[in-house]
Amino acid sequence: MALFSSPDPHHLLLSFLVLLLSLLFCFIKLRSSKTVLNLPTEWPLVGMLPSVVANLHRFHDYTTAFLAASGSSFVFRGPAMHFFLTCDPANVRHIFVSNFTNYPKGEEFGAIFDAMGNSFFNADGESWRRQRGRVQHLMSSPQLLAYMARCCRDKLEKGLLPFLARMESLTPFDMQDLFTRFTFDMTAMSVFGVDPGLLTTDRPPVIVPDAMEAVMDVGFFRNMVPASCWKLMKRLKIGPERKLAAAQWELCRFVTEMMEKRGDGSVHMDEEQENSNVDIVSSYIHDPEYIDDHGKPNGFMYATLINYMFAGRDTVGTTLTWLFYNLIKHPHIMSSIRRELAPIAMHKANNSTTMVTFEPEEIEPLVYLHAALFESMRLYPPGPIERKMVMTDDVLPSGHKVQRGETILISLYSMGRMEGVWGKDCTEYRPERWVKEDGKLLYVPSYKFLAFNAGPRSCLGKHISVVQMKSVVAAMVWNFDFEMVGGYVVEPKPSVVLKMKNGLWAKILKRRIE
Ligand code: HEM
Repeated sequence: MALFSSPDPHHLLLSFLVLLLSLLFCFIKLRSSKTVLNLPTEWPLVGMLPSVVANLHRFHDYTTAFLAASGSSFVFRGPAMHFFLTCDPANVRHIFVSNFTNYPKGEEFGAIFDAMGNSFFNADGESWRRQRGRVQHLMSSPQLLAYMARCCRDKLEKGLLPFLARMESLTPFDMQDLFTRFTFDMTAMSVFGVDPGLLTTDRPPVIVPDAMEAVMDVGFFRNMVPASCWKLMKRLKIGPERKLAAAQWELCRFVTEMMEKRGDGSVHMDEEQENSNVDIVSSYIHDPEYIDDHGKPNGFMYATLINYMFAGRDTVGTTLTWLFYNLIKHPHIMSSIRRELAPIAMHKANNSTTMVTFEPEEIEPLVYLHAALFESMRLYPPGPIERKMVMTDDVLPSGHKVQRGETILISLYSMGRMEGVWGKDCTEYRPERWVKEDGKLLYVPSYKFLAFNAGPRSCLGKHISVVQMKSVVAAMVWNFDFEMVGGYVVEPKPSVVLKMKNGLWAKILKRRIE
């Protein structure tokens, strides 16, 4: 039988070549299909929308995967939608810094976040410039800064630490909920001079923070669907639009309540506060642009105060939650922070019953704590996406052409996870990358570390919030041990603010410091 006869060398060589070519073909096919898998499929009529919708639950990781596969920039085409998506620092520098005036937020941005009115978050051009000048002046007032620091300290010492002490070794609790309450009270105190009292042991319902979250969730939804679609839903008052309308009503009710509490003398002001009129609202209350003919706050005032609440609350609360997630997952980093705190803590009353807290001037120079904070914000920026509009046709440093009226989405979340930007270990939480050989903090340009925004629109609360967050983390890490509770997934929610979908459940123990 020919089949079992001795093989002809020509046949053998031919078979070997066929096998080799087949393997090569499979390898190439697998490689190319892996790349294609990471990119959204484009369908007739509906474009790439189905792929995005199918991956909406893991939107930030999904966009990171296809940005990595496409060299940091990508054109998204959907039905009546066209976005340029990028996380390339050279593009970011061009858009946010060098050609800032060609990339405003645009009218559609204002429509998407209509709950914020025409105040600084939504404004462009001259209106934004004027408002920013005013906020900048306010945020550099030593009285206001001292007052904001006092609000943080009060909430930490009289609210957060006693709350944690009472929770000790009891059932697990959600740290995200805790930080929501803490930052909400603290921000409302800075803005209105009123403590809404959400951080108490009876834990009242978080109605207003939930309304703020709804604004951000629906803002994300509006970004992801054709404008005509959400505008129709808004007119019909259905779906997420119904939820948003209720949230907007709740926010206005909250501002009215806070203003009434200020006005009716039910706010307890200490002597210093009364003499200096320092909270944020005090600097607007007599300005004709912000009050109506009867001296009552007008719509612009409402919008401005709501903007301040968003600026201070969501950002700080979200940052603290992800930072604790990273610290609990990396106990050696928590220990390194304690080692940095030890020489300061040594000089303080330190026994098992008193809580140790740290002064801002003690905390500011701490490099490792700072590095741990920024490293967490690199991987989990509280605002994971930015949106800009193109004023006139332009060519970006990546070589992509953008046209007037086009929308650009910038993924901060993805930028923190690009090998080309942060190296092969880009997905690892490693504060050491921020510390130079001489022990000083590494300077990273804001177009590469965009968490506080870059260029003329950069965050005006960066310095104060960094000091506040460092003080809170120092006190919590020094006084307590934390343990994460298993059995659920920690992942970001698809929203404009990077909150955790299922919260951060942990147990807590008072640290025994010998
Ligand atoms: C973790 C803390 C914070 C982070 C990560 C952060 C981040 C940002 C970002 C990304 C923007 C740009 C938003 C945009 O234009 O789309 C911004 C703007 C701003 N932030 Fe912050 N922020 C933080 C805390 C604060 C605090 C505590 C305040 C003060 C109450 C504040 C005040 C502002 C203001 C007034 C702007 C508007 C700047 C402008 O449009 O010109 N921020 N911030």
